[in-house]
Amino acid sequence: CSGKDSRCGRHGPKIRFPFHFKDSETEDGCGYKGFGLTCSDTHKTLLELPSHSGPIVLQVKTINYQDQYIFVSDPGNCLPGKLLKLHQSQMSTFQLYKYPEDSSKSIFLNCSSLSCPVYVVDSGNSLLHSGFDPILCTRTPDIISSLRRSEDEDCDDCYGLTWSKPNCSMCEIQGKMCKLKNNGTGDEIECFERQHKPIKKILLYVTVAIVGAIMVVLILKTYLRLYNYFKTKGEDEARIEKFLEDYRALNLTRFSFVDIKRITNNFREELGEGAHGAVFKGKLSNEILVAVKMLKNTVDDGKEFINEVKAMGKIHHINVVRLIGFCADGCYRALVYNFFSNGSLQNFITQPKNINRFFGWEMLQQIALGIAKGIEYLHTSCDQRILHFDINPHNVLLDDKLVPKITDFGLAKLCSKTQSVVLVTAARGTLGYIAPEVFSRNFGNVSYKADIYSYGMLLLEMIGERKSISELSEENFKVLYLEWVHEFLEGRDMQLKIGKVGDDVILKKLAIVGLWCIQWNPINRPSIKGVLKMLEAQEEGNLIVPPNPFNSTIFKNSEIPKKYSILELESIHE
Ligand SMILES: Nc1ncnc2c1ncn2[C@@H]1O[C@H](COP(=O)(O)OP(=O)(O)OP(=O)(O)O)[C@@H](O)[C@H]1O
Repeated sequence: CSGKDSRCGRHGPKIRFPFHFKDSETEDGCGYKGFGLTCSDTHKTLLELPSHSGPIVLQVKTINYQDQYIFVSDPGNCLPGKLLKLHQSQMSTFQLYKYPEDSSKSIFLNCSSLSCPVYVVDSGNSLLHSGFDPILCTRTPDIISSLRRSEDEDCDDCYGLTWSKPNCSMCEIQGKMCKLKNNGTGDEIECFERQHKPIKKILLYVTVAIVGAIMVVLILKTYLRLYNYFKTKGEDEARIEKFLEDYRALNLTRFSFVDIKRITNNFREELGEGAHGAVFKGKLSNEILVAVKMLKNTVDDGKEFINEVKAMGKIHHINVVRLIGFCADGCYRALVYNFFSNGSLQNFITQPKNINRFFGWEMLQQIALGIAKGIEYLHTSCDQRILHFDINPHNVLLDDKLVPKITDFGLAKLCSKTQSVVLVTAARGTLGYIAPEVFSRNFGNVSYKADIYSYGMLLLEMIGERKSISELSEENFKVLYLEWVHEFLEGRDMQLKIGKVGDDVILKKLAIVGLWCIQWNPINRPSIKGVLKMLEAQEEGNLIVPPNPFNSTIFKNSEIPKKYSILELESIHE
């Protein structure tokens, strides 16, 4: 009744209502008449059942409370005899447990040669082969269905007994305990909640508390993350809106995302993908083709977007890509430029071996001049100095007349024209084109000279790729690159494809300017005006070849040639 299960031994079956220990009282409703058990000295669970020829003692091996049967064995090793007695006297609350629809007959044989009856399943003529002599054995009346035998390995010779009263199946199915009804007529039973052991209860409470705490922490974390996400998203959008408000005068067209989808014909033609997003070809009208750069909305909290609009919104120069408009619609951000059919300068510098897109040194010089003019405009002609910080052949587009256009202002910085030193928190640019001081302040302060360095690398790359030395591997090419430029300028290497008269002059000029631009010390690099002056010079003979920047002894001893003293940095302070 306490709800606790008891047992005779550690491996004995659990004992609860309607079973009970025989010596304990049954009046309190904790047990049922006829279900009394005793424990033997060897911890066996014993059940004593009445019969005409005296009590039958059986050992209870298993009890199934839900289906109301037990499996029993005989401690005296004559279970068939006891089952037969039980069957014949029919005094007990327990009946033999039979297979309900088993048509095979089972019989007990009393054989004069055996002290214990034998229980056999009679299926046809199997009796003949079972080894019992019918003359010495007599059959007891048939038991139509076979007796149910335990399938448990430990209970090999156990047979089943069932009971129908009291019926506690429903309580057991519901996980409840069963007992006699308090004020009932005597046979009625009722279900009641099982009492959990205190330790189990404590464990349950602790588990519930831990799971609850983990859930609360997880919910809080998710909430905070979502809150921060939407807060920053909201702040980003607000910042962009505020920025666009301030820059309303830029006269740029604002497109909705639906417009952008229409313009790009649902992003049908992708021109390429850069670090900040993919670029798609689009059409504003039949005449105006555009390139639409969809910015990844995860990057930079919208800084890339603001940067480009801020830097490009006011720019109108033949050598700088024109920003036509933008889209800032929810989390979508896009920039809309004029489309240039020839793509980037990189396509012309590195080209497949079988396709010759070389358009001659004269044109290459024009392109170099155009890029320099674009940089000059950025550095000197706007209200604020615009430092591009990512000049490289990928970021120079060519229109149908091969006029170069500087593009990609995502890393650009605006600063006052009187400011020479720029605060740069992290290295920015494209590897190979980044000025040494942008990597390490040991090389000097970061200034507009960083763009000059990138421009110098672009120039050298332009002429370097035209070199016809096919046997150099790519790695060797990079290492021997500058050495080769110097050798070429000293007249020791003439392997360049020089077509027309005057080509060598252009080539040398480009090489000398390139070398000046990539001086490690920013002070030794020319300003963009100096670059233009050199490029526009008719003769390359007046230009002095700078010291090899990778030769440290030369570098240390080198002095800035007087001729380029105008190239010194104007001293500008933040
Ligand atoms: N206005 C344009 N007209 C034609 N093609 C363009 C235009 N703008 C960009 N493209 C092409 O789209 C591609 C991606 O350009 P994008 O400027 O995003 O990347 P990138 O310069 O190659 O790399 P990153 O942004 O990392 O510097 C490039 O191949 C470029 O040539």
